[in-house]
Amino acid sequence: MAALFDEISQQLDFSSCGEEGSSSDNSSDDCTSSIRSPRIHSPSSACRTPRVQRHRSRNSTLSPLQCTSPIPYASWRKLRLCDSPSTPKSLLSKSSQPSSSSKIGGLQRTLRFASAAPNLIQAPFVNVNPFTPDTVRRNSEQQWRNHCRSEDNYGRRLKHSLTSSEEDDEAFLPPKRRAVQAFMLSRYESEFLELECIGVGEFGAVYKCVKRLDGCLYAIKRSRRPLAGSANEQLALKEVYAHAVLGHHPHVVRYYSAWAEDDHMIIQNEYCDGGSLSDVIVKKTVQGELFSEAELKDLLLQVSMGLKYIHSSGLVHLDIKPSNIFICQRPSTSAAGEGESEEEDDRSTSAGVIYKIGDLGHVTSTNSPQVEEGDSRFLASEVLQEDYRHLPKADIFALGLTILLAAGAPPLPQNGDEWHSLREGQLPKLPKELSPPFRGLLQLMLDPDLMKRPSARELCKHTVLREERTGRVAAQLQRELNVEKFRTAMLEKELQEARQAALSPKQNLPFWLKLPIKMGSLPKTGRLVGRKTERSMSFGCLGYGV
Ligand SMILES: Nc1ncnc2c1ncn2[C@@H]1O[C@H](COP(=O)(O)OP(=O)(O)OP(=O)(O)O)[C@@H](O)[C@H]1O
Ligand SMILES: [Mg+2]
Repeated sequence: MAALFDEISQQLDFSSCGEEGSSSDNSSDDCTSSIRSPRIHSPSSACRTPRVQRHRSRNSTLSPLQCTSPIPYASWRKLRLCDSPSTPKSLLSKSSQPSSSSKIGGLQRTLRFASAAPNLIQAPFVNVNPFTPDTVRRNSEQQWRNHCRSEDNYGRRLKHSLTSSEEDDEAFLPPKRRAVQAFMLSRYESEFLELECIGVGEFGAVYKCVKRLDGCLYAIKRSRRPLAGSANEQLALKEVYAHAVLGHHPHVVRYYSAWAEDDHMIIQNEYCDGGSLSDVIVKKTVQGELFSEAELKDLLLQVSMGLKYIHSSGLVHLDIKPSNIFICQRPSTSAAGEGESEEEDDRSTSAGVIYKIGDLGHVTSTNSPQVEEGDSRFLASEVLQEDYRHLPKADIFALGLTILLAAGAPPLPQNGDEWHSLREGQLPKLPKELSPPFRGLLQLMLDPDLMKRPSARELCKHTVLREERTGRVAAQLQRELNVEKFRTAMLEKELQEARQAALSPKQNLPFWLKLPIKMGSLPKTGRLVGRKTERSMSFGCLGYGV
């Protein structure tokens, strides 16, 4: 079987851009690429300090002997020991625990077999999504059990129906034929046309693809290294579980599908045409531009809406940062039609920009958290101290720092004195001062006392953020009102003219002959009421300028 998978993996080599490169997006969260080397710091205080830049290290959990990936030992060691912001302590410690790797082995089989040619004779695997609400799970578990029983019987019957000669044929077929079969079964290649690589993260490379069937664009995330025998598999599943449970929300990147192929996890997500917030921050920095305060408030409000949704589903993100917030330039269908409350009404977003939370690889449930620390630069100190009682407030903390970066704050420290002072409530200096109420709100989001930090729900209702939106909505309504007033005035004028014509002595002439010349171009059958709506209008001609 191992030989078969080796062969398949050769056939399905996704050798396109970027996969061998190191992560490119972490550094941009601080709008710089020069902060990769860690500053190991021994704190004088009792408080813990991140030992290295801790972000995810989805790839670094196996001993070289266990590792089944083709990465040579030397490179593997580099991966494991690299001082990137992506070396979470929990993964490192897990790597030394044999028990966890045996668990992974079980899961690994699940994915590998599920990804190979579907084999009816094998027992059907159904993953249990740990984020599924209890009630839904209880109902579906019973259904799965019934279903498994019937599939088991079917498998047995099918096996019996195979003649011995068929089985012999299978055994003596050259391995090449299997590889060709597997190649033809590549769902990625048969269903999608890869256009370009749009990002490389710690976990995976992301490709912009067109789905051959529907012609729509998607972002396809593929784990960079094989999942087999690594803790990456659990993390990959975590991301899929979270997406599947979260469903649709205008401010969460939409998920379409996921599957394993060639021992790599592939996730099909909504394509966000504006890239990540991190990209925009870098671009603005290069151009010497800054987000306006109104734009910052809009960003905070939108991401808070996404977080409110995630938190209300009993989950926490735990890796909020600019490179995990994606932008849609156009009003997406999901944003236009799915607003459930006034909070989700996106018609009034500034310049039509919609922010969406993505990269759910660190999501965990609030009730029984299994914390995989995110990027240390955005890590709340209580999470570092393994106090997981109020995890949503860690997301709020990371969001506060994200907004400060968008406001032009210098790169965030990975550890050390600066790291601690940020967590003691000392905000960094900004190139342009914010208004006191807004600055006060950001200060609260970073409060060392997590109980003082506002919840996502509170942020969504906060007057400092709402007044901006309320102002925009009021302006929009005023514009619409002006248009309606203009229409009414035109109709009244026409009505008056029609009445006058009716009272004039030439009553036996058709009324349209009595109309002034400017109206003569109308069709003879033209209706009086409502016909004005077909005309082009010049706003402001009656003093209703907008
Ligand atoms: N849906 C999407 N639309 C557009 N671009 C995307 C999308 N998803 C990811 N990207 C691009 O790919 C990059 C990496 O994606 P993502 O954060 O999901 O991967 P990752 O490997 O989990 O990253 P990391 O672990 O470094 O945060 C993003 O920063 C972004 O530039
Ligand atoms: Mg990411």
